[in-house]
Amino acid sequence: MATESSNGGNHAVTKQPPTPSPLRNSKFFQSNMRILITGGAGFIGSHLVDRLMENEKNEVIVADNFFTGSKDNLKKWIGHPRFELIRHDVTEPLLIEVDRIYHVACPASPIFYKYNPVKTIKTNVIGTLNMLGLAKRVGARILLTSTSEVYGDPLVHPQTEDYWGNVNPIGVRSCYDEGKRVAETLMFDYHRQHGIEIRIARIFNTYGPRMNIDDGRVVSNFIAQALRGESLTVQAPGTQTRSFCFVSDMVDGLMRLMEGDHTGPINIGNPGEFTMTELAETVKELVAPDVKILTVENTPDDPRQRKPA
Ligand SMILES: O=c1ccn([C@@H]2O[C@H](COP(=O)(O)OP(=O)(O)O[C@H]3OC[C@@H](O)[C@H](O)[C@H]3O)[C@@H](O)[C@H]2O)c(=O)[nH]1
Repeated sequence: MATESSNGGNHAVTKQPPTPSPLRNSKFFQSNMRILITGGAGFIGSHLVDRLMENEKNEVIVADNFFTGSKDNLKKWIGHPRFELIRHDVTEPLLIEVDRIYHVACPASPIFYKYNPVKTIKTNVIGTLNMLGLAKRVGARILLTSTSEVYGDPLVHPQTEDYWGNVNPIGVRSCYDEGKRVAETLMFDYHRQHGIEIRIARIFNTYGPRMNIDDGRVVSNFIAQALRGESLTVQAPGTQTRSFCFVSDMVDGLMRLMEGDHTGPINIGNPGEFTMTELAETVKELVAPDVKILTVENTPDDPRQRKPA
């Protein structure tokens, strides 16, 4: 994790954050922290729910449209008195009294975010506007899970938070990387103009339990292929690099960012950097030494290197 970035550090706040609704202090109201997690039925979101539910002072509300998330990920909490699950798409407004918003909702695997690109950009732009509107109305602190993809195909390596990126505005990944860039812009404009308390995390590649087996991302793909005895498909050239963060470390980082004083943007990821060929060799060795490693065609604009500074 890096220190205060020059991107976010030199802003002027024009207004104090609005005070929470008086209902928050009424005798009918419980004293718990109310936390909304958009996308809380997804991979990272559901692990965040698990951690937040460990604290008996927290009430957790999940809003999810179940496009890539699943109720299965939350089944141990359904019916719990401190837990609520709402089928809700963040592109529609949501008005509820909360103190914290973890705005995690968005398909994150390239195959899923490219599946309906117009919907992906609506989720990032309209979804973030709706959540900022809610944060403004109820005085909640809001954390956006942005992405290392805001650096595009980075010309600076490793990536520091003050690097502005090298992003194709009209490519097939743009619905996601440009969508998240606009989402970050909206966060800072609401912060400067309305005094909303914001936090921005730039998430690097994350893996762990509850990734869908058909998620399409490289770690789950290679492991699923090895378990089935199929060849591991390394997309050309295979020298492209990524850093992989285990999901529990990611969740730790998100919670520390939310409760700390740093607005971000802040990179959250692991410093270890691997080529995709190295990753395939490691999975082959650990899971199925007899499988082949195949080089297959890549998709456009695949970043050639990525690692948090
Ligand atoms: O079967 C595969 C899948 C992927 N790959 C390669 O593995 C690398 C990683 O690809 P992934 O699809 O796992 O993930 P990407 O790095 O493209 O995007 C990821 O980045 C950061 C997050 O914020 C995004 O949400 C996430 O999807 C790419 O270079 C890709 O070409 C393979 O070699 N074989």
